[in-house]
Amino acid sequence: MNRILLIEDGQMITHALSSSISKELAIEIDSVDSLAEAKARLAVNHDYFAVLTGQSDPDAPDNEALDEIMQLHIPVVVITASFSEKTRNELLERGLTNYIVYDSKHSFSDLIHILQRLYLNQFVSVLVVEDVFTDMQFITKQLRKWLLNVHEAKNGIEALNILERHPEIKMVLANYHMPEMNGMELVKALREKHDKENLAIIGISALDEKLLSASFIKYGANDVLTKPFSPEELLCRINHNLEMLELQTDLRDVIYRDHLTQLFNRRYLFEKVEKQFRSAKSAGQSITMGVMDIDHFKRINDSYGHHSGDAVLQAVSALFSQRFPDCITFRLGGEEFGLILFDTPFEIALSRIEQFRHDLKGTAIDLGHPVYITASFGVTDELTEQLEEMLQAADRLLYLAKQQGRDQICTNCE
Ligand SMILES: Nc1nc2c(ncn2[C@@H]2O[C@H](COP(=O)(O)OP(=O)(O)OP(=O)(O)O)[C@@H](O)[C@H]2O)c(=O)[nH]1
Repeated sequence: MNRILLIEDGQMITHALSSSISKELAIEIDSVDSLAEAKARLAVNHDYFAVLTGQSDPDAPDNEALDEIMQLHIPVVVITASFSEKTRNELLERGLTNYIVYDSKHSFSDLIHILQRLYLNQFVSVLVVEDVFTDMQFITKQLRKWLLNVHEAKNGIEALNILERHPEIKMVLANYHMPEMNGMELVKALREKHDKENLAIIGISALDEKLLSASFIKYGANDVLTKPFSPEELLCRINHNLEMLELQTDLRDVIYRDHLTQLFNRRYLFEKVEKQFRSAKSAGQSITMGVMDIDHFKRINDSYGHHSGDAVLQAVSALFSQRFPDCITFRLGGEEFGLILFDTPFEIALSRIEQFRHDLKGTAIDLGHPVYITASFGVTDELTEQLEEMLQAADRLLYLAKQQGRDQICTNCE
């Protein structure tokens, strides 16, 4: 879902907001005049992930329509001109996802933040580990209102099983008191496999258990929540921790991915794959290293310009990672790429690379007109002490393939 529905009730600044929001978030916004009209639109169009309105008056004539909209489980964010405890309680009791008090220059960035979070949450899975039924209900209801995909476990053992089956889970909220395996034991078990940058853990303890909060942090939780907590507090912590994870991912991408093609870079190879290389070797697994270089790439730049050359590099990379999703694919620089296949018999690795060479040659790359390219390959499965030596061996074979006429594969078995 990728659109926002704005209910324009004439009492607020929503109209001006609409264009600013769509500019800021690159998300489409449609507007309607009333809640009743919104209800009708939502019934036929399922592209909306959020409804934004200024209409929150419990005595409004089409108040029922707002309740019916909320039954569709689409988050409703209300913009209100002022904050009071009464307004806040009324809004939350009615089940609205959030409210924005639009009274300062920060209000717009708060609103953008909320809408952006809702959009991203559609793709985020979290796990709640809690054995108290009412607490589980309270937490999961809040999280679902925020469009998070929620999994539930009643104890640590169940939680570990769910995580095994759902590696896409990004965050775990774990209560301390649980049968079979308590929250602390769960944190310890999770940190054996998942580091803080990839899986956020929020420990939950009670107000009189200050020491537990400290222990949660010591054993590797990213954060702690103390019961009882308000919906706002819960969501603030969750958002904060998800944002930290996303920042870490962005940072890793900047460091370890090639900017043009989004493939891994040389640095990733030597900092991250070296370890995997050593453990695969000691486990007796086969390892295939391949390098590929586009033939006469300079001619593409010379004939169509550097920009078109970049487009060719991107098209080749897209096909490369699409054909080898289970392997490590990387760009070594310029028009040279590489891949590593772990635990794959050499004949199979070779026939996959040969199929790729053949398909690449037959693929029309669209530069406004079709352009065809070929590539040469060096492939080896001869294990070396270091990963770098294996890469150098593949590179020598690639050089041979170029010398022998290009558009071919040279291997260490010839
Ligand atoms: N568009 C574009 N060109 C690049 C990039 N990196 C390197 N190049 C160009 O790639 C070309 C490589 O040329 P050469 O090393 O002579 O190799 P080639 O023309 O592919 O010939 P062979 O490898 O011998 O088949 C040079 O013109 C570089 O400027 C890049 O990121 N984008």
